[in-house]
Amino acid sequence: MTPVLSVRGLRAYYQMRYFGTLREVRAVDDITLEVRRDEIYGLAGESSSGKSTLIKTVARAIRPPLNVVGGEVRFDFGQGERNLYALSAEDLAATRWRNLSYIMQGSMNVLNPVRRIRQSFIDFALHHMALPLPAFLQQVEDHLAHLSLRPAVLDSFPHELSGGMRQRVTIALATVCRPDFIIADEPTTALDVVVQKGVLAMIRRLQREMGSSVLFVTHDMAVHANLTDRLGIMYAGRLVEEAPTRALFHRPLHPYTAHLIRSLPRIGDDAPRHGLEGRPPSLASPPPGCRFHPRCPLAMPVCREVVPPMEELEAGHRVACHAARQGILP
Ligand SMILES: Nc1ncnc2c1ncn2[C@@H]1O[C@H](COP(=O)(O)OP(=O)(O)OP(=O)(O)O)[C@@H](O)[C@H]1O
Repeated sequence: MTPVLSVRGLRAYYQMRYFGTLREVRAVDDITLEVRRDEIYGLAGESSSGKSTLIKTVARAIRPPLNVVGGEVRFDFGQGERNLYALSAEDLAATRWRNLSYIMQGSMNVLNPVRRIRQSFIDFALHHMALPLPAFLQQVEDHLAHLSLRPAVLDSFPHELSGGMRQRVTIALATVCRPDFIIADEPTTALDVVVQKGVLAMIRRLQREMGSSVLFVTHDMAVHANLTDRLGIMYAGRLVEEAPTRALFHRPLHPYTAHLIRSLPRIGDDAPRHGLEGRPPSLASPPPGCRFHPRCPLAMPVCREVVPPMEELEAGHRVACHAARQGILP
């Protein structure tokens, strides 16, 4: 079955000119991945690893100084694969919300603070539904009720709702057109754990019911363990490992993934947790070879010189690591 999203060799750099000299931040550097129909694909990695830049690029929601300098983003919503960056402005606008929808980090970015919630639904979704206004509003109310939200929220202003409620409303807004593909950028990071659990359950239920695909970004590995079907790990602008989530937690092949998993708290385990030495590299001048080598406990001379290729070492399990290629596990 063809994937819904195919990202091939994607490079997206922040390009800034100072007095005629180009400074580039290589935030997304040669990433290849696919997201299938009816799956939740998670993207993990510490702060500044390029997760947000990747999904902005995948959604074609970029503006200078961020530019795509190589590779492709292709979507197949059932009518054949199309290069997202080759779409006309009209085709892109028609695709948004209906086929491709985006749940952002802060719900206030999408809900207009000075208008009632109803107006945000009308502004964003009405013209994609090809319905007269009363039928559209009925459909919105049905969708809210299905998500256990009272229709009265439509009369509220965003500031009158709690953070968790606002995020639920944002998710309702992003899914009212039943999109094929949903991009979610840290949608629950600002919420407390109990509210977070409810919102995650809501995303999971919607995804299952609609059979859509979700690209879900968070640095929180515990969320990935509970929500995602497959997981990609980013480090310093590159994808370093990808596998079904269960396999990845059970047997990580990359030392950076092993570190992320080991740093998760476990009930009854009082052993002290050790952080990694050093910091992630500057993406304006990343180290040669494997970008993780300055912090890697398994680093070998080859790691300092040669970029490890992303290879499928086990069925459905890809990793970019010289040690893993030699059978050395973290
Ligand atoms: N507007 C910008 N101009 C220049 N560099 C930027 C800009 N936005 C982000 N960057 C840089 O791009 C790199 C990747 O950032 P990005 O926000 O994609 O990472 P992230 O993994 O999503 O981090 P976080 O979890 O903190 O959001 C970082 O080095 C960051 O400093």
